[in-house]
Amino acid sequence: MLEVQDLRTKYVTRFRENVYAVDGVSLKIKEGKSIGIAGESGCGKSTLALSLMGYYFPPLHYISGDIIIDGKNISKLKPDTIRKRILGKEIAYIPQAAMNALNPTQKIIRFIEDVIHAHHPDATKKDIYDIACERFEILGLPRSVLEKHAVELSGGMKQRTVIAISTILSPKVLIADEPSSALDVTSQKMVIKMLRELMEKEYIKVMIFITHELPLLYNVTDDILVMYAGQIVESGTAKQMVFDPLHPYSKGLMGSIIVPEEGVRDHQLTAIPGTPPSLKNPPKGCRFAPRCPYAAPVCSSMEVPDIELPNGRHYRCLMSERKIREV
Ligand SMILES: Nc1ncnc2c1ncn2[C@@H]1O[C@H](COP(=O)(O)OP(=O)(O)OP(=O)(O)O)[C@@H](O)[C@H]1O
Repeated sequence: MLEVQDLRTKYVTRFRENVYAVDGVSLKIKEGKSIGIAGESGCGKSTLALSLMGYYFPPLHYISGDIIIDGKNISKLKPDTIRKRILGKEIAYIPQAAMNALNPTQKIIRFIEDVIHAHHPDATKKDIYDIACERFEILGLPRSVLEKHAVELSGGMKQRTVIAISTILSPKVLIADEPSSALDVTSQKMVIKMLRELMEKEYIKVMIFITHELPLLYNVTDDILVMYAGQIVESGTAKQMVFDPLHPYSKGLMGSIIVPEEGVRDHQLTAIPGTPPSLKNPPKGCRFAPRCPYAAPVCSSMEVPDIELPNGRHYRCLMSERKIREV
């Protein structure tokens, strides 16, 4: 359903410096599957999300690679074509803090009219209202919300409303960037339940959930990718990634977070020492080497290949799977 091959994108700063925020990302997501993308702040998660839409405007620039949605390569389409034909319909993006971006003076139904009219200019207000009522009810949102303004809604309700608006056209791919992080625990659960329902009811076919908390993904997505310094360093099923991370960075990411759920991790380890490298001039070899407790001199000089294990897991480390398990 969604296939990304060797995608590279960069920011060009006002000082004309290049920031290589997505540097050779490949991934494949089958219909009906959800993946989580985890990694520390600044590793490129949001840039990957933006890049996946194929909608580039300065300072973000496309360098190379392919984004294929349902057999259609969108990576080289013109921005106008992307805006008119792809966004909202093929792929929808809920950015960080999206709920705060709703114009407070506009009724919720007006946002839905805008989204539907962008793709179906002839739809009548009555048609749109009926579609919105049906969708809101199925997703457990009161239809009265449609006549309200954003300021009248609680944080959790606003975020669920944003998700309902963004998916009203049933996009094939939904990217949700930290959709629950600003919310209280109860609202977080409701947001996650709603995202699951969108998948179960097949309003969306593929979901990408971005968060800096790797363990949060365990209960949310089928697979997890871990990003570090613009690259994917490991991917596997949620269970593999949470209970048996291989890459030293994924291990650190798991260990640096307290997980309240029984059996996942019941103790807190220290945060990963050091900081990620600058993406203006990424280091040669393994980008994690300067922070890796197991790094050898070769790690900083040799390009690290992506290794695929027979069970479908991928990791990017010069240590063998056996060696990793021993250290
Ligand atoms: N507009 C911009 N211009 C230049 N560099 C940028 C811009 N936006 C982000 N960057 C840089 O790109 C890199 C990736 O940033 P990005 O926001 O994608 O990371 P992230 O993993 O999503 O972080 P967070 O979890 O904090 O949102 C960082 O080095 C960041 O400083």
